[in-house]
Amino acid sequence: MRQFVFEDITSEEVARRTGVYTPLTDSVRQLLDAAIRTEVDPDTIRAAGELIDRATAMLRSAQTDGPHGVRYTADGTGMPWGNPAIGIRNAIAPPMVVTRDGDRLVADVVLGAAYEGPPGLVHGGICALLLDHILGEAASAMTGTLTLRYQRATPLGAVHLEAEVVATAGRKLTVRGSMSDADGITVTAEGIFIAPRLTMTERPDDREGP
Ligand SMILES: CCCCCCCCCCCC(=O)SCCNC(=O)CCNC(=O)[C@H](O)C(C)(C)COP(=O)(O)OP(=O)(O)OC[C@H]1O[C@@H](n2cnc3c(N)ncnc32)[C@H](O)[C@@H]1OP(=O)(O)O
Repeated sequence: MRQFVFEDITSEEVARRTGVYTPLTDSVRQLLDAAIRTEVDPDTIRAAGELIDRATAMLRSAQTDGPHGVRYTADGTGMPWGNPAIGIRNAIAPPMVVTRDGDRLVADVVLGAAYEGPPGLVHGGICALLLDHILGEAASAMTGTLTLRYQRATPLGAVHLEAEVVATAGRKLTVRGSMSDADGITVTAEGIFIAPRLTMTERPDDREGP
């Protein structure tokens, strides 16, 4: 298993990099939405595609060999920036911003056209992704089993997620959670999460951020 990577940078440097990458990811997210919803003519689509290819080449002129990885600083700040649920460098992520409310983790997120499954409704796999993530984060552990009950369809738009550890037995944690819209719960989730034996490593190379 690829290990968590320690990166020896200050909180100011984390904030600086966040300020650099977040607007780029927001732009890519807008691009995803525009690509789904545009009704411009084919010539305009071709011209836009060429511009996007040029931007992609600019970004690829210096990049990591593999994924971003999950990096941590000395004060425990996590940088899971490629994560598809919460990653600030991943335009696939809504992004979900998870906060603590007592014993529960909670998140509010708006799911637009990029998350559509049935017409006007959230794709069931997206519900699973977001619930897997928030339950996993509540446990700080790897998903062993995850059971979802889709009680009713989730309309695209604003959704609320919650997760809470309800039992612990050694490295096994039972976590429950839900997704809801303004009218109440749409999906409930229960999972067994296994806390792995992980060690942090020194940063394996000298890659610098921008
Ligand atoms: C990381 C920080 C993230 C922190 C940040 C959080 C980000 C959240 C991310 C979302 C979560 C994910 O998507 S995680 C990615 C998706 N999940 C995975 O890829 C997991 C793949 N599976 C594995 O890596 C492994 O099978 C593990 C880690 C689940 C278990 O392996 P292990 O650590 O060797 O455990 P093992 O000794 O076999 O078993 C320990 C105990 O757990 C039980 N057990 C083992 N597997 C399972 C299982 N699938 N379902 C139920 N129970 C199980 C055993 O019966 C045993 O119980 P007993 O005999 O002791 O009673």
